[in-house]
Amino acid sequence: MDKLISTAPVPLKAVLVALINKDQPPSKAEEFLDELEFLAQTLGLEIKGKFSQRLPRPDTRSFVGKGKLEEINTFVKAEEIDVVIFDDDLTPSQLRNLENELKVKIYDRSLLILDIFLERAQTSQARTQVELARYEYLLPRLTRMWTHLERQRGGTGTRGGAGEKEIETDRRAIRDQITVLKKRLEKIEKQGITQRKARGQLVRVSLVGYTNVGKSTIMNKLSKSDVLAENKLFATVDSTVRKVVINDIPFLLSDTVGFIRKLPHALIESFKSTLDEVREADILLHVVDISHPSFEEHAKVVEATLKEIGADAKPVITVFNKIDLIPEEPQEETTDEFEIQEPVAPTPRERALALYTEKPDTKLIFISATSKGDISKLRETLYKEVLEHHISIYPNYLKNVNY
Ligand SMILES: Nc1nc2c(ncn2[C@@H]2O[C@H](COP(=O)(O)OP(=O)(O)OP(=O)(O)O)[C@@H](O)[C@H]2O)c(=O)[nH]1
Ligand SMILES: [Mg+2]
Repeated sequence: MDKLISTAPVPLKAVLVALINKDQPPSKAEEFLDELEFLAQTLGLEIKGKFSQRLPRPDTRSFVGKGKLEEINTFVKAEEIDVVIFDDDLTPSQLRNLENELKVKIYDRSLLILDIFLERAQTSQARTQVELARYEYLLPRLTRMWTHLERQRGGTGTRGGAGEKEIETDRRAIRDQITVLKKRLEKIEKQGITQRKARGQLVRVSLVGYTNVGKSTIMNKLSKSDVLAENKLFATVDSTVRKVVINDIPFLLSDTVGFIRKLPHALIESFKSTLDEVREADILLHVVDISHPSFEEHAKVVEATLKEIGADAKPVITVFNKIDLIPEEPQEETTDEFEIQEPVAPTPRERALALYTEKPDTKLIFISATSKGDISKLRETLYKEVLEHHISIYPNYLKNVNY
């Protein structure tokens, strides 16, 4: 059964397709396609072309309009493309229609993310969660191209694939596998609860944020550990917990999976227990990559996801990271009184502050995780917050400290 999970070499040549609605500027399409490209590259695909279309809503039959589909088809044939990736989720019937039309493998955003997670997951819990989410995704979408035999034969070369009977056999096998995985997950989750209880009463801090913002880098700097940090989306899929001590106060710091816009719902569901670290945390460090042009949107995606998993009422320190990549703040200039001032676009810092004007209590800090001084600054800020929680757990703590 394992063969249903792609073990075949990943197809190489891909094209990307995204939609924008009537209110979005053309630059949005570019941004969506760039993010999709980053995801696709994470899986090792080579992007040969990008297509976008402005539509009020996806075409129910083929996601894009007829003319656009023809344009894509011509390109697919000419460039011998192996896979077409759509930026949104496709309905099972859209998937079938597109496969029939384009005769290549069709990926949508969810499947792409699921495959990345599958490749990255290391602990048995994360693997089981992703496998489960992937089977649940595949079940209603099994087509001739997504069958056991076809995949076993090795991916994209074979067209036509298996017949209805074999698809039905696969469907049954997937249902059985889903049952097995759910049971396995329940067992792992029970162990997790026991493990977390055994950690005792330490203050717990969780790093959260959009993918690729620098969570693992900060984790490594704060805990002097060695978590994989790289310029790829979803470098971290499992959660890692480390004990950190600042000025004699121990606490637990956890690094976890990054969030992204349009995270497949099945994945959020299945990752809920990995996200227990976040849900059970006392303090959240929300890391934002201030050098990204759309960091405001990313911060909102994270806040919405926190709400969805029920972790939105915790004290948060918002860490604007990567300030080394944004232009330095302009020095105040003395200008001629009569000179007409051009309206200037707000700087990233001003935009960051503007995000939180309505929540003046939010703690904000601007750092570059690559700067030693900034990490000390973050350590100080975190220490104050942790101390408060530590005292609430150990009211006698201050009495024992010699000043
Ligand atoms: N220039 C610069 N790069 C940074 C900084 N912090 C992190 N990076 C880089 O950003 C990339 C992503 O960092 P990670 O720590 O892997 O990010 P993450 O949030 O853990 O990402 P995922 O686990 O994929 O969600 C890496 O290439 C880091 O070296 C920073 O302050 N400045
Ligand atoms: Mg990471």
